[in-house]
Amino acid sequence: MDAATQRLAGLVAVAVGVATHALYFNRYECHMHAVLYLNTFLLTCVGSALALYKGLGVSVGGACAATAYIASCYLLGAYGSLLMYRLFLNPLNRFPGPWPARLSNLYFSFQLGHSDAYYKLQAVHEKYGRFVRIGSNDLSIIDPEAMELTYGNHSKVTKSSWYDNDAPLTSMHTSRSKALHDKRRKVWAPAFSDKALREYEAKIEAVNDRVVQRIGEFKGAPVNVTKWFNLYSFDVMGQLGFGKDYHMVEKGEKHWALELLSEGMQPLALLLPTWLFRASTAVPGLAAGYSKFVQFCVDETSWRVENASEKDKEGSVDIMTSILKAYQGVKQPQKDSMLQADARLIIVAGSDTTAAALTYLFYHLAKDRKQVQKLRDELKPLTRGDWSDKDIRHAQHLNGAINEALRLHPPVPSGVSRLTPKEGMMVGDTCVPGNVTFIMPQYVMGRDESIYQEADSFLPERWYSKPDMIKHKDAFAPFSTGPFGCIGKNLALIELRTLTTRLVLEYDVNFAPGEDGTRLLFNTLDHFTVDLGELDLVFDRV
Ligand code: HEM
Repeated sequence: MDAATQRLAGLVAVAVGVATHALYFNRYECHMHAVLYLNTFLLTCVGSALALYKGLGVSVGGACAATAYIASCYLLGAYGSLLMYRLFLNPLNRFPGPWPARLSNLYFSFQLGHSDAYYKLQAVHEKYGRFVRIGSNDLSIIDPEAMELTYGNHSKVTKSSWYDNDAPLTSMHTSRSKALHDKRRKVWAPAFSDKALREYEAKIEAVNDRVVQRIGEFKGAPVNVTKWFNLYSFDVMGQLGFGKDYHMVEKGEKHWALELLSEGMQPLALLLPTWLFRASTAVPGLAAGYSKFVQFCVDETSWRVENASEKDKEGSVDIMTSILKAYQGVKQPQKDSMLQADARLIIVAGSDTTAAALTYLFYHLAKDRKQVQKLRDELKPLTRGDWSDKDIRHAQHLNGAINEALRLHPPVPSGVSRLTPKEGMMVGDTCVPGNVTFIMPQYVMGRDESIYQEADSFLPERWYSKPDMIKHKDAFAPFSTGPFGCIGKNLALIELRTLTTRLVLEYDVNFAPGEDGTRLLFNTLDHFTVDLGELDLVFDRV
């Protein structure tokens, strides 16, 4: 190939690069096909080199050099166009934030080596204000006015590409289609009706009994509550999800699947762009732990389906009982990928979250010793004789304490990822452009002085006798709200209220010698839900 032809080919390649970015990559969601694009690019390079060698008789070295030159020109065009757009044309450029975040989401991902996105988000909001640019097309927003617009029943906001991380494995939770989500939510709904919750209570009570007894066996020696509340919540979800008893509290040991769950969630801590997350988890071996956890969920689903008639005979009701009703007449429903994904959802959504709420609540009860006495004074008169959740449901200080734990330490601390409608949205007098990915980190909002008075203090009274201490009620949504909000909220609250009541009625709670909560506060990993740092408490029988 002569020099003039090569120059012309280079110019055409640059133009094609610019066009593919401007007309395709910059307009459409492309995160699902990263591996395909890479393969197509590589194959095109190999094809061109062969064509030059075989078709035009260019030497092997010459064909490779010419192909490398043209490929580089193409990449120069595509990435040049991308950089120009991100630096000068993107409408998000008027939002404050660290400037390298304009160029790539990887800037923020690189800050997350300690898996502490919620702390990093708090720092950028302190520096830049309510709207912060954290990626090329990403904002973090802590304005309470955005709550209804984002989560309300009539919201036009949708789920972002984050929910495609595992696609095509799609659960109710990761479904981005509102129609599919709503249809599936109807299938789930009976499993969380008042009637179903009443039936679950006996099972929760039995696991509460076990934990209270096991904690008593420590006889005042330090108890690693991070571990024990984790075992508790997993045992409860085994029973309520699949009617299966993992006996983790009895054995005092984590099931291997629980270890794999933490390992498998860890890649989410980096808030990688979806295309990169999908490409890296496609590399054989990199997601081995998570794949094993997924297989565990598939096996548990099969076990539950195969034991369905036995469970029905026992009259045992669990979450799967309701979901499987949608599969009547279907042969081998366990092979349905949505059922498998939903089985995983039961475990992931229901266990880590509740364990986190309990652990942080008991951290605050140990830190402020008046709290246990206040709870006991409130709860004793409500729990004479046989009692159940309905007797304590309206206990104001108890509910206030739970809300404070969820406000100060939301179990989904960095929020859920959403996409603005294509016409954009007005948050107060700020116009957020269309098709922008954003989060509203509950951790940061929970500690914002413009939303809560004395925001860093644990004050259950703000939820009943001191309402002025909450300036924007809407801002509190640890379970999220609206059509995609947590379906397990009432179930979680039953667990939190009943176990807390049992423990504070029977034990005084203090930090173990040498404990001050530092490990819990600073070693906790934020990977959408949280993997908690350890906390040792001492429970002395009253
Ligand atoms: C303190 C405990 C809990 C907290 C803080 C919590 C928080 C949340 C949040 C923030 C979401 C929204 C996720 C998103 O939009 O991406 C959610 C969804 C969900 N949660 Fe919970 N959760 C808790 C307990 C539970 C329990 C016990 C269950 C029972 C299985 C459960 C089941 C679910 C399910 C199935 C969804 C998906 C709902 C949907 O997509 O319609 N959660 N949860």
